[in-house]
Amino acid sequence: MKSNHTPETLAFQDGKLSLIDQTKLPGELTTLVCETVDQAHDAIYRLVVRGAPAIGIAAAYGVCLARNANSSPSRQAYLQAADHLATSRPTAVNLFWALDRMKDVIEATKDDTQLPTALLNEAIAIHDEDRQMCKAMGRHGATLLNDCHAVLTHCNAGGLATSMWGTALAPIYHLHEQGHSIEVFADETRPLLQGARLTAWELAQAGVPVTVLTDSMAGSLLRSGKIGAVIVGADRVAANGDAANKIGTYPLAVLAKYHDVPFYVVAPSSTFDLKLASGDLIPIEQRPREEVSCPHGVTIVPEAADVLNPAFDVTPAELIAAIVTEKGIIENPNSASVHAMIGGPSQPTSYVG
Ligand SMILES: CSC[C@H]1O[C@H](OP(=O)(O)O)[C@H](O)[C@@H]1O
Repeated sequence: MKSNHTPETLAFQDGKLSLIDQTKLPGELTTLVCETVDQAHDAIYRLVVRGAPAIGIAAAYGVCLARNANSSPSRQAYLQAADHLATSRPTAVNLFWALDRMKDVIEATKDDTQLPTALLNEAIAIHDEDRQMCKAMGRHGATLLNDCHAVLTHCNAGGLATSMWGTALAPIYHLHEQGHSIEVFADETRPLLQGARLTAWELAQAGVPVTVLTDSMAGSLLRSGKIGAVIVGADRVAANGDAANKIGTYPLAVLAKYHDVPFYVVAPSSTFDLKLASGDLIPIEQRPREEVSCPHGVTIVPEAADVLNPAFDVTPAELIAAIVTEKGIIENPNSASVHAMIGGPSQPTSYVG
């Protein structure tokens, strides 16, 4: 895929981490620069950078920022940086997968003076591997959509959620580049509107036809017969194929099943947590009340009312037609097919936040 399909979501240069500030899109394309571990932690928590793979890459570079506090930080300082970054958000396993890799490098690097270079090289490797994984998911996912001219997606699982190109949107970019006519219907995705603000923005930038709908419209759109497939990302996939993704994904899967529309999840192997037997064990982030009750500073819920704001829900494997990974496609995901594709001793430590 052409490199200009989506902007580089993040970059690390001269000891600083630069992030597209996704809280400002679509109105402003601005960059937020992090020079400290705390600033990186805050950027992940506030969703300046978000999306499971992008969070992992940002956290890996975030560990490297410990050097700005002390030109020769001890291994303990780097380990403390990794532990602090692990508290930023609990659901996307890529965060912990990336931090585990950074901790492994600290463990393996016996000479403290080599730590800054070894850690930066690992963060760069994580970043580069993600680019390749996104491209591979684009190729594999496109084979499922060859006869499809309209898909429905939820939240943002595009270039802004990864290094570039995305997970769920990577097949769309791949097909678009091949001249295949495909349009995307994007759920706005309340409460933080990643679909309206981010998915619509990046698809429009790439010249892919996109239509935003409110989340409540998805059922009638699926009933209309216009949608050939639902395709979404994931934040953590359990060993049996259950997938955690942005809140509102599970009801979309139920609707897709009812209307006999294939429901696809696209996720790299770095998003699988084989230590969790099922999606019931995936920690679901609970976010602040204000994101629902007072969007953009406008109070829409009376103080006396309580508010629910889980950031994710879990879609059971039996509602998922296939999980597209960089290694290939897991049809009808279950414990056996997931292990066959993803299994192997070097799996991320499971984190139940
Ligand atoms: C390619 S992972 C994208 C995934 O992450 C999003 O959550 P958030 O915006 O809160 O980081 C959403 O679940 C997307 O599907």
